[in-house]
Order: sequence, then C-alpha cells, then structure tokens
Amino acid sequence: MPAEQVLVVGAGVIGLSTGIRLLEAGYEVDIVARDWPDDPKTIDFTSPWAGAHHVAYGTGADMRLHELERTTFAAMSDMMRKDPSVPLHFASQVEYREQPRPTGKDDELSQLGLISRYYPDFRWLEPHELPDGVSYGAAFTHILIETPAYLPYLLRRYKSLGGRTRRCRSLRSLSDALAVHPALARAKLLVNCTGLGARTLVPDPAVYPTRGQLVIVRAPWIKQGYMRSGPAREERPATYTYIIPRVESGTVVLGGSAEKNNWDPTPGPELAKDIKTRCLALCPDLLPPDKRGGIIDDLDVVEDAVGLRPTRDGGIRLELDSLETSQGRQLPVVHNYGYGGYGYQTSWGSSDAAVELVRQALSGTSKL
Ligand SMILES: Cc1cc2nc3c(=O)[nH]c(=O)nc-3n(C[C@H](O)[C@H](O)[C@H](O)COP(=O)(O)OP(=O)(O)OC[C@H]3O[C@@H](n4cnc5c(N)ncnc54)[C@H](O)[C@@H]3O)c2cc1C
Repeated sequence: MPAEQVLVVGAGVIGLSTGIRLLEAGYEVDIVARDWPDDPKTIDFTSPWAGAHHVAYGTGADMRLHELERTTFAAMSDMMRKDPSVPLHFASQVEYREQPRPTGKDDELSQLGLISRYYPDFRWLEPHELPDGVSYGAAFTHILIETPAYLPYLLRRYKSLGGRTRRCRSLRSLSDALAVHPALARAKLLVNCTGLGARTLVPDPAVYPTRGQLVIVRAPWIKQGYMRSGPAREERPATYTYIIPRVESGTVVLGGSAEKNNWDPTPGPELAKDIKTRCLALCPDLLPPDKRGGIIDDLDVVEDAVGLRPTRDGGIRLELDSLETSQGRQLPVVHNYGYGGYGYQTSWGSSDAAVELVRQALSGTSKL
C-alpha cells in the first residue's frame, strides 16, 4: 500500500521534529512554511531566537508538560549517545531560588522536585553553597541545545529521510496550505505547527507572544549554565535570570525577560542593561579574564536580541480537529502549537504524541 501523505504547516522546531517522526513512522511528508532555518532571522519565526536549554518547567499543575519534557530529555540523550556530532551537549546547571522551598507534596511536585526524578547528577545545594538572598537551590546535568546549529540539523535530517519542503508566502488560512503546490491536494491530513501564526490561522485568540529579550556575549570559557529566580517585589516584577553557554560558538546567552502580549521586536537598552547587571552578579566570570572585577560595559557583547514565545492560555494545543477545504472536503487536522518558552525541551515528546493522533485519525480509531 502506498504511504499516506501528510502535510505539516510550519518549519520551526515543532514542525521539523514532527516531520521527522512522521517520516520515521512511514508517512509521506511535505512541510509548507514561510520561514525556514537557513533564512535570515525575523521576529515572526520564534525558533531561531531561543537560548536554548532543556531545563524542565513542568510542575504538578501540568503533568502532561512534565511527561513531554521527560520523553524529550530521554530522546535527546539517546541522540547524543548515537551521534556525538548532534548539536546537543550535556553540561552542568546550577539553579537558585529566592522564594522559600515548598514542603511535602508541593516540594515533590515543584519544578525542581520533578527535575530531581530524572536529570543526571541531581543534588540539592548545601546552605554554604547558596549566595546571599537565595533560599535553596540545586545542581544537575542538563542539555544545551545549540539552536543556530540544531535547526539546520533537523532540516537536514528531515530531508535525508525523504521529506519534501515547500516554501510559501504568509498563508491566510490553514486550508490555503493545500494550494501551495498541486501535489498537496492529495494530503490525507494536515498537522498545524505554526507557533504564533496559529493566532490568526486557526484562528485561536488564546495564542499570544511572551517577549523575551537576550544579550549574547562572547565568553568561551563559560561551560556551566545558571538560573536564579525571584518573586515579584514592591519595586520590580518577578525576575528570572539565566546564563546558557553555547559551546560550539563560544558565546553565552544572557536572559531573561517575559513580557506578556508585548510584540515589540526591538531590543530595549534599559532591559539589556538590567539583564547584564543581573547576569554579571550571578556569574562574575562572564567578564574576559583581563577585565575581571570590571563592570557590565566590559562584557564582550555580540548581539542584543528579541524573540516572541508562542504562549497559549490553557497551555499546549495537541489535539485532533478538522477543517473544510476549498473543495468542500473535511480534512483531519492535528494541532501542535502553543509551546511558549518550552518548545525545544518538549519537541520529541510532542512529536510522538502528534504522530499517534495522526495514526488514530487515519486508521479511523479516533473519536472525531
Ligand atoms: C528568548 C527565548 C528563549 C527561549 N528559550 C527556550 C529554551 O531554553 N528551551 C526551550 O525548550 N524553548 C525555549 N524557547 C521557546 C521556543 O523557542 C519555542 O517554544 C519554539 O521555538 C516554538 O516553535 P514552533 O515551531 O512552535 O514555532 P516557530 O518556531 O515560530 O515556527 C512556526 C513556523 O510556522 C510558520 N508559519 C507561521 N505562520 C505562518 C503563516 N501565516 N504562513 C506560513 N507559515 C507560517 C513559520 O514560518 C515557521 O516556519 C525560547 C524562546 C525565546 C523567544
């Protein structure tokens, strides 16, 4: 029997990972997208802007997120074992929390509580290891995801499995994707991996941007990641400060910020200064060796950047739906979007789940 044809819309980390898993499952796959990994970066395409690392966000309030992150950690670990050239790296991570440590079940199901279940080398920090103002913390081995190399790697892997690519202009609706090439009219199902684009394409008004500003500095001697989070205080909103080394380029990503519903694509100098100040306090060794003890202006800045996380009220949308094509045909759709600040670290778990939904829809075992 010939393979069934599936059309994926979107070529970010979610669309490419889903395309790969669909090909591995034996489907014929086309990806239609406006933006591709090798294009110059634009604000409409989130994936190239991410740090990124795998530091799970899941808590007891969202065990599905925890499961997607756990599956992805296992898949990425396996990729590194099988092919050391994959642009993923194990590295040490230190996490500090200014807020009091939860107790009992709340502690077990907290972010660090769930991380302690599967991250290698996990240990709670001793009181003498905590900087001023920090209540508790942990150290463990996490995964660095070198996004500038990882996205092109995913595209190469997708093509090497026989996946086809179709560049398009900005689509006005999901069904328009079928008209991008005559061969796509045969598609049996569409997988929607359009990130922030889902806001207008579905349309889904629950999708909105969470703006993240970054400062990228050259500091090849930094091999360990850091995160410090603090609650909102009278004088400032909640902060989370992070340092993500990119070992392949010798740069380090400094963050962060999370501004809900802010579409501004331009890095602001005040926020950049705040990020540099927080990061330098967290890791004074970010300064070049001949400038140790110096000030933020001594950092070797490569780029100020902004990305828009595709957040969705109600969380990830990973479910079966349908749409009516311009020929009046009902086409099954698997939605796979709404990944906010965790699209990389959930990517393989969510792709496996999307493929299972495709299988159910095409074998007639879904409840649609
Ligand atoms: C500053 C920052 C730091 C981050 N750090 C991390 C991290 O450490 N770990 C982590 O896991 N995640 C992190 N993220 C989040 C992660 O980057 C996103 O969750 C992820 O990139 C979302 O991927 P996506 O494929 O859903 O969307 P996108 O990457 O935006 O891809 C969407 C695709 O759909 C296409 N598309 C959309 N609309 C249309 C249209 N109308 N017509 C045609 N094509 C369309 C686009 O062209 C593109 O190909 C971070 C994000 C930011 C901004």
